Amino acid sequence: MSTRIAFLKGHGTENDFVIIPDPENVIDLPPAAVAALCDRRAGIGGDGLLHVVRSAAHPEARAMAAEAEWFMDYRNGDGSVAEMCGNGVRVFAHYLQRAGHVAEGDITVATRGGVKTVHIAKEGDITVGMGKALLPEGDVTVSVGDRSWPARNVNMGNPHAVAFVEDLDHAGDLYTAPPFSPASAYPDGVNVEFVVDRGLRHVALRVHERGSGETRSCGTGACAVAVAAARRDGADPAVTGTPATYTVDVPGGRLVITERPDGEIEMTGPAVIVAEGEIDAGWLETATP
Ligand SMILES: N[C@@H](CCC[C@H](N)C(=O)O)C(=O)O
Repeated sequence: MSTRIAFLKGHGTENDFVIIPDPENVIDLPPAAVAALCDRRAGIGGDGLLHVVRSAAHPEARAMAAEAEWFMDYRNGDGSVAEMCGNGVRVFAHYLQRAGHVAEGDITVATRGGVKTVHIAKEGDITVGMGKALLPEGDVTVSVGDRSWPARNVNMGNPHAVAFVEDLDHAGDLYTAPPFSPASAYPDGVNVEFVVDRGLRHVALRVHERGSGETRSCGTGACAVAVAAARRDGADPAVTGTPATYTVDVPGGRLVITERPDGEIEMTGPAVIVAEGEIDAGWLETATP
C-alpha cells in the first residue's frame, strides 16, 4: 500500500495554499513536487505551498530555533522559494493553533525574511508584525501594452514594484509578468502591484506575483502598497510622527496595514482552512519526473 502524506488547504483573502505539516522535515519537496501539488488541474491547487517544519529540523531555520519553534518554509506555485509571504504566515499560524501546536495570543514564526510575531485573536482576524520596509533607490518603469507607469521599489523581505494607475483594468489580463525597465532592476524577479485610490487612506490593488502569476491577494504586496501610498500622500510616519493606517482592498478581500513612526508595519486579515486530506505519495512520485 502506498504511503500517504497529510495535507490541508487554506487561504488568506483568497491567496491560497497547500499546507504540508512535516515537523521533523522528512518529506522531500523538490520544486517539481511543489509545482505538481499547486497545479490547479492535475494537483490540489494553490498559489503557493506552506511546508510546516520545526525550525530546529530545517537547515535554513536552525539559527532562529531559540526565537521561533516553527519555520514557514514557503514556496511559490512554480516551486521557487520566496523569503516571505504575508497571507501565508497568517494561514500558517492559524494551522498551528488548530493543530494544537500553539495557543491563541502572540506567537513567533521563523521565515526566510526573519522571525515574525503573529497575534492570533480568540475569534476573527490575525495580525502579523511584518517588520520594516526597505525603499531601495532607483527609478523603475512598469509597462502593460502601450501604457507605462513609474513604480516604487519596496522590499518587504521580498521585492515589490508598486505602480499607481488610473484604472485596475489597465493592468490587462496579467497572464504573464509585466515587463519593467531597466531590465536589470530585479535580478531575482519581482512582485508587481497595480494600485488605484478608493478614498482617504483606502486603496485597491491587483498583483502579479513572482512564481505564481496573478493572485487574488498578496500580504507583503499590500504592505508595500501602504508604504508607497504613505510616501506619495505626505503621510510617511517617520516624518509626521503618527502611524499611517491604510485599508487595502484586494480581489479576494481586504487587508488593513499600519506603519508606525519607528517603521514597524502590522498587517491584519483573515486566515481560513477549507479542507484536509491525504496525498498518495505514489502519485506525487509519478507527478515529479
Ligand atoms: N502571496 C504572498 C507573497 C508570496 C511570495 C512572492 N510570490 C515572492 O516570490 O516574493 C504574500 O501574501 O505576501
